Amino acid sequence: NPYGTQRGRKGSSDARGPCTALSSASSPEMLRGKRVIVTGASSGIGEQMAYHLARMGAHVLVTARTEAKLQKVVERCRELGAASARFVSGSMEDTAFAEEVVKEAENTWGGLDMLILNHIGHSYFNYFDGDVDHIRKLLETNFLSYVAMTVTALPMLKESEGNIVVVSSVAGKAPGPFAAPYSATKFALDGFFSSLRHEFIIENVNVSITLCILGYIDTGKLNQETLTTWKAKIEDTFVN
Ligand SMILES: NC(=O)C1=CN([C@@H]2O[C@H](COP(=O)(O)OP(=O)(O)OC[C@H]3O[C@@H](n4cnc5c(N)ncnc54)[C@H](OP(=O)(O)O)[C@@H]3O)[C@@H](O)[C@H]2O)C=CC1
Ligand SMILES: C[C@H](CCC(=O)O)[C@H]1CC[C@H]2[C@@H]3C(=O)C[C@@H]4C[C@H](O)CC[C@]4(C)[C@H]3CC[C@]12C
Repeated sequence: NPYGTQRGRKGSSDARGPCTALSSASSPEMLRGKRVIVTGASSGIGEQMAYHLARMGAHVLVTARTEAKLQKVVERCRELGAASARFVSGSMEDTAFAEEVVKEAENTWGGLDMLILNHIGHSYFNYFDGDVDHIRKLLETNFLSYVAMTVTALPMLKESEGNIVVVSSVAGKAPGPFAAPYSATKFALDGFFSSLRHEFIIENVNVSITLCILGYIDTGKLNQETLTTWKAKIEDTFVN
């Protein structure tokens, strides 16, 4: 999994997946006591990142829509050794909620060291069906909420010389068929955050921005129907 990170000042670059990077990028001790928000943490990759952070003794604030799942994630984080663990539930379709999550971190911790943006809204993996409203809604969830959280968190991240981690996909670097809405939102992330990284370098802002480019990862929860449809489409079109 290619993984690039760069600080606002001329600094480090790296090549790893998000969980590997969290557990071995440097000493796990480096995350002890750090204050971290993880979005989309009720399942899949976000949930696992929360557990990695907990094992390393970080303070974690997890968010997603499903309160019952978040409660379990928080309990598990505490068992694994998190310095503290809490959740805020709500939908990232609404940028006001995105800002609320960051404010919760500010009110609780008085600062923030790492913002991990990972959530995605539901999409389909098939021929583009012409539904413009779906794209608008998906951009709100997968892109605009990431921007809103970054804007709200930036004063705290500048203060702590912290980190922004943006979870993206191969679909956000190399477009393929049957993923037009999803792919568009992931390309938007690259355009925005890679441009912002340049600005941080110019202005000596010491906040790193890491874009994680992931290939397919079976998280167990995967929407099999979605993946089966996508694979069948690829085979029908390019193999048969
Ligand atoms: N798994 C894979 O193969 C790959 C994943 N990725 C990327 O990794 C990241 C995580 O993916 P993965 O773990 O597979 O996905 P999951 O579907 O397992 O997790 C998505 C998370 O987002 C939350 N979520 C969904 N809709 C909303 C919403 N409207 N508002 C707030 N939260 C929401 C879900 O919780 P809830 O439903 O409770 O809200 C869940 O916690 C994504 O950015 C994805 O693009 C990239 C490439 C490959
Ligand atoms: C189906 C998953 C989202 C859950 C949902 O309910 O919508 C997708 C999340 C990540 C996707 C994969 C990905 O990002 C990498 C590939 C990109 C290609 O363009 C399409 C195939 C992918 C394996 C893609 C498949 C769907 C997801 C797993």
